[in-house]
Amino acid sequence: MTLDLWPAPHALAPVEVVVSLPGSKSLTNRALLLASIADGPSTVVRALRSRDTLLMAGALSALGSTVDTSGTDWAVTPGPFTRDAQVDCGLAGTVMRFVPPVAALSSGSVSFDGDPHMRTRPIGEVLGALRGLGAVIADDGRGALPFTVCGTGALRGGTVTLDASASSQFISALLLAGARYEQGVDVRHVGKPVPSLPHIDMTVAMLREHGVEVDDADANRWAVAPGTVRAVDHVIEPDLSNAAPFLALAAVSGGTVRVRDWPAETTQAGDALRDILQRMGCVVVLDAEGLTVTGPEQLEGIDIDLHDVGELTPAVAALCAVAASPSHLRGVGHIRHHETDRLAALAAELGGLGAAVTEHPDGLSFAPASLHGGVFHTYGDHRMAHAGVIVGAALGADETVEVENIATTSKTFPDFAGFWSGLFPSGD
Ligand SMILES: O=C(O)C1=C[C@@H](OP(=O)(O)O)[C@@H](O)[C@H](O)C1
Ligand SMILES: C=C(OP(=O)(O)O)C(=O)O
Repeated sequence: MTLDLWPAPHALAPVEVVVSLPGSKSLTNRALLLASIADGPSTVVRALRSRDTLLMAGALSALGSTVDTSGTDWAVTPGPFTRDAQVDCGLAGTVMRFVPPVAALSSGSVSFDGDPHMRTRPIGEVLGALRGLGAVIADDGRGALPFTVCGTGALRGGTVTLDASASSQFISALLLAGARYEQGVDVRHVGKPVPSLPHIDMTVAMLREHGVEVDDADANRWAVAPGTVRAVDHVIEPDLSNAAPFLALAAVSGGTVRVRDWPAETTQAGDALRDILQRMGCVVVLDAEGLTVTGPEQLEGIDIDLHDVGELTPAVAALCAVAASPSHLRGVGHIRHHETDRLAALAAELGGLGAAVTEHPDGLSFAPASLHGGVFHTYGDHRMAHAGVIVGAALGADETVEVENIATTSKTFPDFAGFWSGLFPSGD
């Protein structure tokens, strides 16, 4: 089989750029979903146009909403949800987890499937919870895609207990639709700690913006009162997690990268990059101009628990691989269930470029090493591609990282390769 390889540009001099980044996947997909169960039409302003968000728009349209994705701002007119439908989840966790609880409100039968790897990503706890709330779901008992939500036009709702230690999206999914259930929803988590809690905070904050009453006063319990989801226009912030490779470019080149429109306050997990990069030796300034990161002469390693911000692991791991002192990334066993087993993939691919990386059950550790060029496989994972281009930028002119299937970045970023190449002086 011929591999589709893309030579990552080198940062042979400090990179000095100002960038405006596309919108947040997590905010866009929540906004679209809430708009489609709201009490009137609304607009998602500066929606992210990427594979995951177009899949979400497609899913909600299949259910019966009208989602106009032709412009920069996407207009959504809610339901009615009366038809049988097929939903393609692609590789989007937010589509596979967030849409079935809405499909349970439909009077049609809604079948779900996705990319081959999506059939291995966990969803069983959500299906079990929905059944506990009154839904009828047909599946083959594996707790995975494909399955069909056999809607009856309404759902009882009530109290449900599940184990969300594999993904915070299990909780967000039930909360997002919960106000439309007859009794609302009272979700309790039992098990190891829930990862990615900032994403649940994002869900709760957005529900409240829609006038939904949410009680999250106690740990591991979230209660959504039954009621109307008010139509609200959301303005989508830039995707702060996708800012990681761009800010990393400053870190590895000793240059300065500014991301415009970085929000002063946000629920996005990617905001943690400010602290992470500072701890690795960068100078980080957040002001009215945006977030400005200046890389150090020597990048330091970091010892950090990324449980809350697991999706930053690939980019941070790439930085650790080229850092001048040891690193330990902890608390991210759950990212083995992301677009690929990210711990195994990062250990294999960074190790293949010469990184002194050790894989642990819940993380990665690194010793300083001199890296070389080579093929960097991405396993259909946009953030693996980000890790590859970061190392590629850090290498000298005679060593090149060839990133396999760079187009996989389209999951959350339109034309990433073109945008990334444009940051380097022509000729590289
Ligand atoms: O709710 C969301 O928008 C997300 C939650 C997180 O998922 P996990 O809790 O599965 O890590 C995150 O990693 C993912 O990229 C987006
Ligand atoms: C885990 C991620 O995606 P998903 O929404 O598909 O879970 C991610 O984008 O890092």
